[in-house]
Amino acid sequence: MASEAARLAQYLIPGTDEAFYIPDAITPEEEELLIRKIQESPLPKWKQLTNRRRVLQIWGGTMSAKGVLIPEEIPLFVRKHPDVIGSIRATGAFDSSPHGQPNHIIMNEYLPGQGIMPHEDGPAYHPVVATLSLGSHAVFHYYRYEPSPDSDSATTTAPSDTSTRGRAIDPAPIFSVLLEPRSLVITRSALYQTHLHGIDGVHTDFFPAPVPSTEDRAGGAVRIANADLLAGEVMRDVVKNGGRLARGPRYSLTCRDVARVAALPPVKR
Ligand SMILES: O=C(O)CCC(=O)C(=O)O
Ligand SMILES: [Fe+2]
Repeated sequence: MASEAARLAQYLIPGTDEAFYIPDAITPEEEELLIRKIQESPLPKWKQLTNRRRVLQIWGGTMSAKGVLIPEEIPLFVRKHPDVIGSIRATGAFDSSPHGQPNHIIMNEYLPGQGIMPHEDGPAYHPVVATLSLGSHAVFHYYRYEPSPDSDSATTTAPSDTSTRGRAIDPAPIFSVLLEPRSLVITRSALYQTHLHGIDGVHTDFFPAPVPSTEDRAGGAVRIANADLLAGEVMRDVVKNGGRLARGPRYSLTCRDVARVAALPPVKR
């Protein structure tokens, strides 16, 4: 059997050592089925974060205040057809995680114009995360903290209620990844533990022409680190030659392994 490293190596995002991009991880039919199942989920399954329109579902259980998972079954439609958990396990990325595969999924819904602020995911999870994108592309930015917490006023500061604890963040991403629908992005270790990630809340993503003009940069155009790993012709072209991509509704499945799982009480008969 090929080693974990060998299996994943072909998907390494150039310029990084712990980020991998796997295009077409599921088929368009599987994508359609997953989106339908998500949309059909009964209302009590949906949660809304305070002050945000973005809504989400949590599969696999809830986390206690101490970071222990109170487990619940992950819905069958992500375990059987398609077997998202199995596909992630097959990448080898979770080989050294406590359960060898994800046991917890956050499903986020983003309408065009919605994003997620730069954040860290916190210590309760084993430091590997796999995110499956459905329905639309998004541009995922990875950020680093400023070396000194009180340096330079040109930095952005995250709100103190996030895991960033108000530390200053370098506003220029260290790299950005275009997430195509049906793709998996996997990040591990230092990138996961000491960096932040986020998605801008925009309706359209802009990509610079090969030699980015000052105007491109001022307009928020970004360079994409996984350009050579993209599967879609339109996406490849826009990233290579410059252009724009309008966002549609996107569903993302952020899959992780929670190390500590509470034992369930025995079922009463
Ligand atoms: O939706 C995404 O792709 C990212 C979500 C995320 O970072 C999170 O839920 O922690
Ligand atoms: Fe996150």
